[in-house]
Amino acid sequence: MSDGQVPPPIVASEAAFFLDLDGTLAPIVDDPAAARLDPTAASLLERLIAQTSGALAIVSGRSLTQLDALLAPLRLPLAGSHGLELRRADGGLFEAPELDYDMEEVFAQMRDFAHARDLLLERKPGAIALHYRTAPAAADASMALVDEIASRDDNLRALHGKMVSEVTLAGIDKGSALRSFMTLPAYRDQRPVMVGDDVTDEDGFAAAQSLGGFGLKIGPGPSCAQYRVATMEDFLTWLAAALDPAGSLSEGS
Ligand SMILES: O=P(O)(O)OC[C@H]1O[C@H](O[C@H]2O[C@H](CO)[C@@H](O)[C@H](O)[C@H]2O)[C@H](O)[C@@H](O)[C@@H]1O
Repeated sequence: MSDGQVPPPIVASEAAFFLDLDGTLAPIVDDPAAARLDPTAASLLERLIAQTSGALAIVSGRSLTQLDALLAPLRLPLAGSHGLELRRADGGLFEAPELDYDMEEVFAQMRDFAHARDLLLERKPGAIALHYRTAPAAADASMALVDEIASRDDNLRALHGKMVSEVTLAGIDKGSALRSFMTLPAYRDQRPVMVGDDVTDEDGFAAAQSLGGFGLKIGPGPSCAQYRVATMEDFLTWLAAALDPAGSLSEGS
């Protein structure tokens, strides 16, 4: 469990960074379509690509299409849809695992539920997300529905994030995504650092730590991450220091 310690200073060029998006690089907002990359995060990402020689990836519950739109004009290595869609720096896709499950019936049931309660339903590759940020009274029923659907079949998994509950395909997660990237030459000799703010990042924290790196949790809540900071801004400040270990930029030179 995380003991709340702030991570020690590190040198960015020695790490491979795996960064969650919502709540880590983009502030949380009511409408998922209105989320925008934090401007400081955007400029730090550009420096991170250069200093790590490309050893980074955005690891998100969002689809690749959504991630590209949010990160434009940057085109980064991505793990989208909670690890189902993996794209390398050269634009090539990792071979997707054999996870055959027809989500149509699940979608129809969740659509009817969402419609009756005026909830936002988001369909992504291998996942269907029910959002209740603007209707918190529907949280318990939404979680119960997703748990019930996922319990019907071993191919399905329930994932409860920040005011969102998702039915996803079982067998893939942010941890498996991180492990796949760490087999690539650009990442292999680097120390993996996974940063995220949500329950859905826990598999990534565990994978980074089992490979000799660490997890960094943003905000409160139980976590297996070794380190923690209170806010996204605290994380960005720490990241800026890792990108400038000599402190030359902050001295105004
Ligand atoms: O893994 P992440 O990059 O953190 O993606 C997790 C989910 O993010 C989005 O939902 C979350 O952010 C929204 C915008 O701030 C917010 O309205 C919502 O309540 C959050 O749960 C995205 O819409 C989901 O598809 C992702 O799974």
